Amino acid sequence: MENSKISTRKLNLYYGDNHALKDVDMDIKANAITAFIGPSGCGKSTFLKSLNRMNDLIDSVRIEGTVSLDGENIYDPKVDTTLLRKKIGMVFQQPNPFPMSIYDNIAYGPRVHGIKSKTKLDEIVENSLRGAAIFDEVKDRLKKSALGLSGGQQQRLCIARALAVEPEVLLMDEPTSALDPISTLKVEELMEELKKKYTVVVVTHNMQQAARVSDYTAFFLVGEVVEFATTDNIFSRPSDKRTEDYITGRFG
Ligand SMILES: Nc1ncnc2c1ncn2[C@@H]1O[C@H](COP(=O)(O)OP(=O)(O)OP(=O)(O)O)[C@@H](O)[C@H]1O
Repeated sequence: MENSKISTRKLNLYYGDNHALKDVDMDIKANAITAFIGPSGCGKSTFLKSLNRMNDLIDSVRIEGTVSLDGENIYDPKVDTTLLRKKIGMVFQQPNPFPMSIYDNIAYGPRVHGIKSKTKLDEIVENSLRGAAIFDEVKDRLKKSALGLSGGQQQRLCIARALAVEPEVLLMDEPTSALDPISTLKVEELMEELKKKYTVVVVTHNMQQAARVSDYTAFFLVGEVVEFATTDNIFSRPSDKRTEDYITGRFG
């Protein structure tokens, strides 16, 4: 596909004997939101994590096939996974701020990557918090613990933390499932804003959310991608009966 940021070809992943991803071919477009939907255990999170090699951390995992970022295979043994994960950041289901100040949460990544100047760090912290639409809420308490924030604020802080290392892609694994409806709306609005600069990929159990925010949707079923198309087509004109059954609530 023209303009794809990430492409997978014949991606197969095994957890021991469990064949969790089967021949997944996908082209994920830059500056768009791509959503993964499907019933529990169908491989959405596994696929998401394979896009920045988070599965490498699990001993039983075996992977075949390719995942390329801007045409370069990320599974090439020469790839530095720390740099890869700087380019492809991740936000998890449960907000997971570090037990330190709001400022230090954001400055952590840039410091690891060698930035020491206070002026530069101040600038990164402010820009990242602004980018995650939380700066105004926290600007007077940057030195206070991040653990004192509400769940919705913590999740936006985690998004800000991911932005602080200037990623190109943001992977989000059910980023709003632990949030109330108002915080969910804020994160969804933020995603719309983020796609102007980043490529966003989101796993969601909430089909309304996929329909509301994403440009493309992939429907997964037992490790396979049954259908991948524009969100409009998936929700209005699914071409596979199984997609139609799922989005109309007949199973899953
Ligand atoms: N760390 C792991 N070790 C072994 N098997 C795993 C691991 N993580 C996932 N699996 C298995 O891989 C398959 C796909 O799981 P995965 O979490 O990717 O599905 P999912 O679609 O994201 O599910 P959910 O919607 O419930 O989060 C399941 O059979 C699951 O049991």
